[in-house]
Amino acid sequence: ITELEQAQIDLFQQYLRINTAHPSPDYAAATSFLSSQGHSIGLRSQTFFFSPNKPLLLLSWPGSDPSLPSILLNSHIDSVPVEPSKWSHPPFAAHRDPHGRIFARGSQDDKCLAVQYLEALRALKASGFSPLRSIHVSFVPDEEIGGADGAARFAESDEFKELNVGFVLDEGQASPTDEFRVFYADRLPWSLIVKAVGSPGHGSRLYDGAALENLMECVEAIARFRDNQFDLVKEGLRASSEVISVNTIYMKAGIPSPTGFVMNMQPSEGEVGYDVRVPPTVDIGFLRTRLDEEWAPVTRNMTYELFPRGPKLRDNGGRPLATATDESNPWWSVFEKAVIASGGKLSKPEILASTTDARFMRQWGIPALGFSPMTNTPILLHEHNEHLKDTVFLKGIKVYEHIISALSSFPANSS
Ligand SMILES: CSCC[C@H](NC=O)C(=O)O
Ligand SMILES: [Zn+2]
Ligand SMILES: [Zn+2]
Repeated sequence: ITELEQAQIDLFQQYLRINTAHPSPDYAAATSFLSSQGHSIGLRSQTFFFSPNKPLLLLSWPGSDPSLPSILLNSHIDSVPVEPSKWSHPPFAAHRDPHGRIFARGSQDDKCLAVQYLEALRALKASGFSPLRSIHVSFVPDEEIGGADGAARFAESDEFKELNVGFVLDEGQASPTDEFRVFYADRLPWSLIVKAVGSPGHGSRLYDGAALENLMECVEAIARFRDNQFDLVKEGLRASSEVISVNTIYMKAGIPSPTGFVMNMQPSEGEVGYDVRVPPTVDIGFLRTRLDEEWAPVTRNMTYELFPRGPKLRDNGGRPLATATDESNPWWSVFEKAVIASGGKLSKPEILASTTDARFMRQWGIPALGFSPMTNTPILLHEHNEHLKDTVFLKGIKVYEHIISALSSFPANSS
């Protein structure tokens, strides 16, 4: 390991030691750390407060032709919460074990990207590289909680329009194989809440139309639908992000008592909440019909709410928010060639099973790809013991050097 590589790992560990997990991410410490790195590289630095106490840091390297559409490299600063007692190493210590695995919340999702972008830019500067197009790096708050006060605000701001962004790179996911994964769209997150009411009754009585009897019928029907979707994945007919997922998030029912629940009382109401993810090509109307007619019919005293989660996106005239991954998108070829030139392989472009900030840029028609350069790495985002191997992290910097230099050198007239 070279001195430079050691310094890059140190920097990664420093960033990981800043606790940016919800519910109280330390955005001030994170942005001050990142902007001082930007300063040491010689990047221009701006901090926007689209929402109080939620800084959005933008670092920029002006291109030699600033009239051309620019490149934006995005990562989010925040992380999901941790249950520290369930980790084998403290989640904000960034412990590096003898195998080189660095354990920390955010190591894969997605604080690796921030440091890899910066180190790639530092290396390009050092090599005397000069970009044709301007390169912007954004570090945004609140991705994990929907981005309303982060990337959503940024993407609709005048400051963003002035950047004249032509292409965006945002987070993707780790790959367990030796091929990098790349994402061209997200599934959209919806919430489904089903409620049932019915007559209360003695716990010993068999009668029709109890609230939870109706609710359980619905729960079972949804479970069968979930199984059918999951079977398509298990049989290899679809990718997991190409089906609708419906996962139970909470169940609420029963008459509370000081010792638990009143056990001889069949309750008069109950409720179940689901996280629903829908591929960009699927019409949600299809789910409404199933709910109205089979799963939660009013004739069984059931009601439901099915609503999109997160900030409202622009209506794209029914077009899915997808970035083309063929010759119709010149940026795609530049990206693909750069990955190959770095010695990497790309697997078939995928839809992201979850969602991320790239959708806020795609809604303006800006091509955006999700990419986190981690091969031969278990997918650990949002899990206990999230970690990333030092060698994988370092390789990512090299990959970005290729990608960033290719994208920012991409000549005019093609885009
Ligand atoms: C409603 S937007 C929530 C965004 C979140 N992103 C990462 O996990 C997700 O649940 O996909
Ligand atoms: Zn993320
Ligand atoms: Zn996440």
